Amino acid sequence: MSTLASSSVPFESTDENTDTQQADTSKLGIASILANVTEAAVVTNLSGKIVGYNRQLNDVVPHIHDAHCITDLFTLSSKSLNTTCLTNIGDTVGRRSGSFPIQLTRIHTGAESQPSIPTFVSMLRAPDTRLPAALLYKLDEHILRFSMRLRQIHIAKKEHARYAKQATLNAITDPLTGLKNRRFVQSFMDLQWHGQFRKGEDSVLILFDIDHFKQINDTHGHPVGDEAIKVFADCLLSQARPTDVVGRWGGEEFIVLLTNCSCEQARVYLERVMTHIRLLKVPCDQGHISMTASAGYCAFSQAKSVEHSFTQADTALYAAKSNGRDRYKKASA
Ligand SMILES: Nc1nc2c(ncn2[C@@H]2O[C@H](COP(=O)(O)OP(=O)(O)OP(=O)(O)O)[C@@H](O)[C@H]2O)c(=O)[nH]1
Repeated sequence: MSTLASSSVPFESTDENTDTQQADTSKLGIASILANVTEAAVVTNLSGKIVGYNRQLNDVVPHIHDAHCITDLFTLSSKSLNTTCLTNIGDTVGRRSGSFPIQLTRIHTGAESQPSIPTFVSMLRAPDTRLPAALLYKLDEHILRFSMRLRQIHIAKKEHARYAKQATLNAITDPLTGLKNRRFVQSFMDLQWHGQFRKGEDSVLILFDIDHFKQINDTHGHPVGDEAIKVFADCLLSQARPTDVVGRWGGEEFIVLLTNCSCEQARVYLERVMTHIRLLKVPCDQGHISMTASAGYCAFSQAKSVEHSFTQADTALYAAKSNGRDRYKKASA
């Protein structure tokens, strides 16, 4: 057996658990033990905490210094590592790693005379049945590679799920404001239209349009215009209920669908939101600018279809604009 004394990683005893079995083990010199094991190996204490590993493991697992790599491999270890537990770990890890059952060997201590290091190492190769003071996991290179592969697959799957979630979110979100986009609102309104009558509910569709928005752009520039749109969007959202849908229809036009809502309740929302809009402040070079908006609304129960309710609300919005802006108007029946 080759002696690899210089290639072991120094034993670090950081565990608060100072039971005698562990002390006996450290006396044996885990670094020496590891140096005499030609396979990749890692030693844990009885709590499953890693107290040493050898350089061969380093070669097999390139990211050995990432503690998680190691601990992830042993997430199956238990705090009470008795024989049954060991067997379970071996079985489970064996199953996880396909055809390579993990070798778990218990290091003997507590005997009258401590075995010599070579004897000790040979004991590692021939599992004994005596009480463990520490555990030496001799890891087959294939197992390690497999475990690393599992880990990579796991990370890749998580990444993929994250990207998929982000892509779904992007597909329904307006990038400037973070509000729902037109596509989402359209689908939502269709669903709501078909669902609400069965439930005996009503919804109210509101169209908002920022007043004289072109002037904001022309006077203060597009970035300030963009900021005004964002501030406005936040305001609409903050005044709505979680069950309502607030979306950007395009440009400086917004749509809000108040679900399970009557026209009277919609008026309460509109009063509140219009007051908040008048108080908004958008920073610009000269200090800040204020804005107002106009709105038109229509209850689904007033309309023949989603499209019809939209046209009705749009006509009401136009009337609000024509009547002086900074106001809301209900669609005529
Ligand atoms: N900054 C900025 N401007 C936008 C955006 N989308 C549309 N606009 C601008 O919004 C302005 C809308 O102007 P108009 O449709 O004439 O309406 P208005 O000036 O708000 O006037 P009224 O609606 O009649 O009160 C146009 O100048 C568009 O270029 C955007 O994402 N950011």
